[in-house]
Amino acid sequence: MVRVRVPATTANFGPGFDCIGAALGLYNYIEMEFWPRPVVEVIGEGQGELIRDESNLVYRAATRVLSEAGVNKALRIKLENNIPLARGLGSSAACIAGGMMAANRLLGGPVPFDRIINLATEMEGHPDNVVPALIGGFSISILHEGKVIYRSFPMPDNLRFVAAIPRFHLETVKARKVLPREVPLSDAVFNLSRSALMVAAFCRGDFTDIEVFCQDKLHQPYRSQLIPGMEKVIKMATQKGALGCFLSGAGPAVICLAYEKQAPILGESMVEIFLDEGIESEYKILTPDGEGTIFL
Ligand SMILES: Nc1ncnc2c1ncn2[C@@H]1O[C@H](COP(=O)(O)OP(=O)(O)OP(=O)(O)O)[C@@H](O)[C@H]1O
Ligand SMILES: N[C@@H](CCO)C(=O)O
Repeated sequence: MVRVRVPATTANFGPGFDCIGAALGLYNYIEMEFWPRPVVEVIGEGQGELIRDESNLVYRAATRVLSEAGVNKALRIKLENNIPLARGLGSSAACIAGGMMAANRLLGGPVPFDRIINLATEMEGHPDNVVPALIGGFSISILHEGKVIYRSFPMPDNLRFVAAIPRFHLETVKARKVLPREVPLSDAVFNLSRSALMVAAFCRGDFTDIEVFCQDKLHQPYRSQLIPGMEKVIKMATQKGALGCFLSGAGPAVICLAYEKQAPILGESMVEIFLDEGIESEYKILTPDGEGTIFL
């Protein structure tokens, strides 16, 4: 039997739409073994709600790796979920990364890691969650001529991600439908300049002006119609001393970057502002994850 731990992730990281992401210290656990018939058990997030047959996302990800290796066998999969579903914290990427890594280990590791990165990106549709879910850290990734090219580096231990997580689900598919097909050149320049400076900030560990580097014009303005309070939460967190603040992935969670001491007050304020807009939420203070998917 194989057991893996796979982290939550925050994609986009402000301006890095579909290419920047980071792994967070909030984990799902997946147990997997060959079994005479398909079995899926779920504990925690999604219990009583998630599909428990071969169409479960973890099962499908595992099957993708089995078929890559030419194996056709049934699995028993047990999921212990802590990552909330469809909130912008990479729950689907965790299923795909964890399911693929567990299946590959079960087979004795025939599929090379870079092939898994490609298969996972294909299944998720973009690399910005699956890459940090697999390798940890702060990562930049692109799909170039069918191959994922990525770089990842560690984040400072004292950095905290304060995530205000609304109670409602927002499926990524729905949150992508509101995005325009084309954007003004000035908005593209706005984002690419900030993305470049964001990467420089993490490379050098120098967060001066990072509040500015967290800004975005490619997805947040369009998605705000789906997330009441999002813009106010982002504005307030920045005014209250967060290092920077952005929509996490496709939302609805909003994340601010902070140091440990400020984190609880920022979390409480974010929850209050969401509530003023009629949105119930909870906050979690998350550490950076530097390991990605690991075997236990
Ligand atoms: N543990 C799980 N087991 C099976 N399926 C899951 C699990 N977690 C998430 N999913 C599937 O993934 C869907 C959520 O994926 P979606 O991409 O919409 O959001 P997300 O990954 O949580 O957020 P984001 O991509 O914005 O970070 C769920 O509706 C469910 O179908
Ligand atoms: N880059 C993706 C992340 C969510 O899966 C998006 O914003 O749609």
